[in-house]
Amino acid sequence: MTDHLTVVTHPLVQHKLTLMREKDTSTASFRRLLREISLLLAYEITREMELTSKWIETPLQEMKAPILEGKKLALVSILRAGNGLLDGILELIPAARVGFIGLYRDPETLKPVQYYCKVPAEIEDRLVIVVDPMLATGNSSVAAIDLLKEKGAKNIRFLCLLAAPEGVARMKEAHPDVPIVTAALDERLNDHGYIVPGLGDAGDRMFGTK
Ligand SMILES: O=P(O)(O)OC[C@H]1O[C@H](OP(=O)(O)OP(=O)(O)O)[C@H](O)[C@@H]1O
Ligand SMILES: O=c1cc[nH]c(=O)[nH]1
Ligand SMILES: [Mg+2]
Repeated sequence: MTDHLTVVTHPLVQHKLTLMREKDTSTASFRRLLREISLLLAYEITREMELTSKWIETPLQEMKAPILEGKKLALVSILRAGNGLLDGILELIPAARVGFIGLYRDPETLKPVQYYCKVPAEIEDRLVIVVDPMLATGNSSVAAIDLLKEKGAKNIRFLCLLAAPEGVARMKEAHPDVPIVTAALDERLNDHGYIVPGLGDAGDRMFGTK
């Protein structure tokens, strides 16, 4: 993956994203749509995963067939909202190792506050896909990736649903080596650091906390 930002323009992704943005979409539908989109985004972000091969027997003959080494992959979810993307991707790659970084944005300063961190061992040898639906100021994703690099991660990608130009620029400055895959690049941030037009607070909409 060479481009710093990839926007997944597939019609199914765009259609489902529109349904998620609508303010009257229920919590149940929002969660289901996020899981469905995560399957489609996973297809894009795993495009260049390394394959090994193994000998198998088809009903006709033996062949050396390509196979993924799921154990070489670490998915890292930025809590809480990251879990909505994580669940879908794990259905596709059930052998992936999983880490969690607990961060919430202070509503006044927009700085991330860390409350949890647990990542898989041998992180330096893995492809690490960090997932969080929202890339707004970029403060949370930059902090999460700082932490992963401190722990030795070298090959990192970031998967989100919506990105703001401000967040993409911040990521490019702090982590130019980390490609971003998103379903949309929105217009801007508002005065409270929310993505506009956006979809509101992803965590609250997923879990019905507001
Ligand atoms: O790019 P940023 O400006 O840092 O904003 C993005 C962060 O904000 C949201 O999390 P939030 O703080 O609402 O926590 P939550 O997932 O627990 O709701 C979102 O899920 C990101 O982690
Ligand atoms: O628009 C935004 C910005 C940050 N976090 C969200 O959940 N939504
Ligand atoms: Mg939130």
